[in-house]
Amino acid sequence: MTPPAPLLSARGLYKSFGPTAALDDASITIAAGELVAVMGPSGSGKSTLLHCLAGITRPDRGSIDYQGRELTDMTDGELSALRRTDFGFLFQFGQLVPELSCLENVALPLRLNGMRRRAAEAQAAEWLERLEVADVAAKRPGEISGGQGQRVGVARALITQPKAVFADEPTGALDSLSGERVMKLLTLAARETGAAVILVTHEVRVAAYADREVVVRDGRTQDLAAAL
Ligand SMILES: Nc1ncnc2c1ncn2[C@@H]1O[C@H](COP(=O)(O)OP(=O)(O)OP(=O)(O)O)[C@@H](O)[C@H]1O
Repeated sequence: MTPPAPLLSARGLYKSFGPTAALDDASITIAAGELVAVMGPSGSGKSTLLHCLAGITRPDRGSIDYQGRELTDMTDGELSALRRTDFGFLFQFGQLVPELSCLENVALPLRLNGMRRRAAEAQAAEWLERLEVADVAAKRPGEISGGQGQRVGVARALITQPKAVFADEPTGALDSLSGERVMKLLTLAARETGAAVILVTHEVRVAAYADREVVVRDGRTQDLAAAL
């Protein structure tokens, strides 16, 4: 069987913050639609790797190929356009805009891509329904629970039908039952839309939802499947 074409492929990434080498020859390849868990000790470079792959942080050295385009050669404007159209993001504390309702939060990525309010909010309502949080549509993020907030976050991350979703400890602030529910809904929705998911987590139970695990140690990656 021929392996699926890579969606995102990073080779030989180095990134230092002052004297700290956060990435020290890290490499990773993610196929379209694949769910990859990035694990490893605290401070090993997981978030830095995720941020490099997502075009948020520029590595000092190395290459990142996204569908034939070299991320490290792109301008800041090109990177931010790519993040808006092709990528979705989900973080530990949801990072919803506190002044907006949950419906407006979910509609936001479509609005930023130029869609009219009515059309964007109609889609947002469908996504809230799919993530089982239609009842919080009119509420602000401060008025809902952490688990509901993460589901709203999943809806917002997937509404643009991104090719890749970058998730950094998405269940880290939740109790295990809510975390499990969020993971189930995230994986289901990602499978339906064909999005790849790159997920940083400490939790083995969360990583169990992934197709593959990559371990980062001292800024270096070890692909468990490749090591077998
Ligand atoms: N903006 C920054 N400025 C200075 N040092 C940083 C910065 N970002 C990361 N680092 C350092 O780089 C190293 C890797 O950090 P990173 O956040 O990538 O690790 P991590 O594996 O995600 O950690 P954790 O699991 O604790 O979130 C750490 O030593 C961290 O202190």
